Amino acid sequence: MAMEMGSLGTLRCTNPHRIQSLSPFKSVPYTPKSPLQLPPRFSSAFLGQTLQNKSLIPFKNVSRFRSLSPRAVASDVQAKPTVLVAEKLGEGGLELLRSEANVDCSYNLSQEELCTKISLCDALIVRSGTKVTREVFESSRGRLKVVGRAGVGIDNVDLQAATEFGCLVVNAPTANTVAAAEHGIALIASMARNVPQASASMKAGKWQRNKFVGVSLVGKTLAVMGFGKVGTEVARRAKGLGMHVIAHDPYAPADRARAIGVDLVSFEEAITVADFISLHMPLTPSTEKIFNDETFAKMKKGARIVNVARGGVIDEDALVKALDAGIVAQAALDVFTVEPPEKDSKLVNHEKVIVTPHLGASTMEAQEGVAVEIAEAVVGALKGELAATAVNAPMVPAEVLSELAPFITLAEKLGRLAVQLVAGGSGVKSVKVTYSSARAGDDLDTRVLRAMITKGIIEPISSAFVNLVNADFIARQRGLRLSEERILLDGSPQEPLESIQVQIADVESKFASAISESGDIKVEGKVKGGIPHLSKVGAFSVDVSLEGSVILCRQTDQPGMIGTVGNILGEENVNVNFMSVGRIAPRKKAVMAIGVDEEPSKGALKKIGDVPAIEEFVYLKL
Ligand SMILES: NC(=O)C1=CN([C@@H]2O[C@H](COP(=O)(O)OP(=O)(O)OC[C@H]3O[C@@H](n4cnc5c(N)ncnc54)[C@H](O)[C@@H]3O)[C@@H](O)[C@H]2O)C=CC1
Ligand SMILES: O=C(O)C(=O)COP(=O)(O)O
Repeated sequence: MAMEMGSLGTLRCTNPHRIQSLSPFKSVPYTPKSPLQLPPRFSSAFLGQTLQNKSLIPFKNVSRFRSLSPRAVASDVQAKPTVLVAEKLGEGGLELLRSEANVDCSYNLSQEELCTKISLCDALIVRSGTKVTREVFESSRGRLKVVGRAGVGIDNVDLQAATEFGCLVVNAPTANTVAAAEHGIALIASMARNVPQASASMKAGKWQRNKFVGVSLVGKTLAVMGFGKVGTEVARRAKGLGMHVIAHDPYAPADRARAIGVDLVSFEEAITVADFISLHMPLTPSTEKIFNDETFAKMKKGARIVNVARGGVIDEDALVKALDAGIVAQAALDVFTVEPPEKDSKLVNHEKVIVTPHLGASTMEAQEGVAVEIAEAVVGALKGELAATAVNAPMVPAEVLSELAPFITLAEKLGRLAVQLVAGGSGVKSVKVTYSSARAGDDLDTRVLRAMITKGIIEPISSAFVNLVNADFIARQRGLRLSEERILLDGSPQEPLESIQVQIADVESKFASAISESGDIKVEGKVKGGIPHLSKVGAFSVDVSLEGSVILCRQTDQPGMIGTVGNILGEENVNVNFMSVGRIAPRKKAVMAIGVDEEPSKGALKKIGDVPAIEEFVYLKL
């Protein structure tokens, strides 16, 4: 067990055998939780302030709606963010948006029009009909901070581009589940009984009772492909209709399926035994055209297919062939690879196919639901909260965030301090962060801390803005390797962390005393009484609260130094909020850390530098 006595008398016990390395860009599975309200300090420091710094309009309550036309942007309107609603949204959602933002409802925009408008918008709300491409993010020139998808599927949003541009993407994943499931059931039943064809025939003046004899559902096997929210609801309803339901989903827990009397089976088994196959998986690179010539060939002859998920999971040409060959008896499709499909689409016009124009989510109830769900998420995100439905940012439960709040501030400030200690031209490539904590490894989520340290390091030396969404991406892009290490302390874990240490390797420092024994720039901080403190610079232990800015001076320890520097600052009316001296031994080398509320003038800083006993000093803005 290593024991270290700081010169300010703090005793730290570290056990090197319990040090764990954390991978620098560890990805943690996303589990939707309750809506995340960032603690006030965090929200302004992290999202809100970032938005303001980078010319995003701060949030105020102005009730009057103004359109997005530049002439209409008066000063009160500028105080509110602007939300572009690009597809029809339920009234409840619009009302909520209008109470907090300037709302521009512009439907059916061409891609060019969208790209032009987007540079005036802080948020964009879409459904499935708008392609939010890389070009859209590029055209927003950094202003677009949130894309809200009023529904589930986000395959129409370029998530990679959103992340690169630091734009949060949120969706409304629950409010249309039942609507989609009901539509799936409606399609199964109407396909089996030829309802659309019979209706069209009758409206054409015919009475063809023999032509439209259908098949029964009771006792038939339904394979639900994708046992998520919609798939589960379809399964429940199908069981109520007397169908035997099986499901395939590589990621679904078997006990959830068993609980409603559904067996999870392999893909092969599902498609070979089912009479009806209902698709409910997302469109991803691994599900694209998963139903193709090969899979159709394996299906039970006369199988019937329903697709309320995404057109792209079916190879549409292969489906036409399978219908013509009689392998697939009928198909009921709500979604298509290209929407709307070509007018002369063989698939749409096939006599064995019934179609609806992507109506799965289109009930009054679902549209009101998704509108409110997405408006709440977008408004919250613009205020600096993290929506529980963010799809491209790590989610951290509210209670964890609240506990970490002062450490989040500390993390950013340590990053800012450390990078300002680097001598010009050194280039920052390798950063090591060490968290000392008595909490077990899986009880400390460091993703937000890592993002804030990255923000603190990168923002002072670049024009990039960094937030929780893009921190890892920007770090990688700039060639900054950030590794994390945990030191497990003995004792009871009251606080989530004892200290955070930031080390920058392979650089020169403009304040030589910041270089530690290992040759790296090293700063360490703690939280005391809820306030972040700097506790170590290089090999020197100090204690200064990180509330304003900091002056670090190295001197030979001697009486009167605090008074001399204090007087210079006092003459300038610069308020000193904290002062501490860390020294190797009495009358030997010492580092004095001075926390100041105001920025000292260049003259005052020169006077400090001219004090004969001061060997080097640096002024660090936080
Ligand atoms: N037609 C419409 O208007 C609507 C369509 N949808 C679409 O329905 C689909 C399902 O939506 P939700 O149930 O809300 O999503 P969900 O995320 O709750 O469920 C999707 C399920 O698919 C599973 N899955 C992933 N890859 C798979 C694979 N290769 N094979 C089998 N299963 C796989 C996942 O594990 C997950 O359980 C999505 O594509 C969504 O966009 C949803 C609502 C309305
Ligand atoms: O939520 C989904 O995934 C849907 O497909 C619904 O799409 P829509 O909002 O109706 O354009």
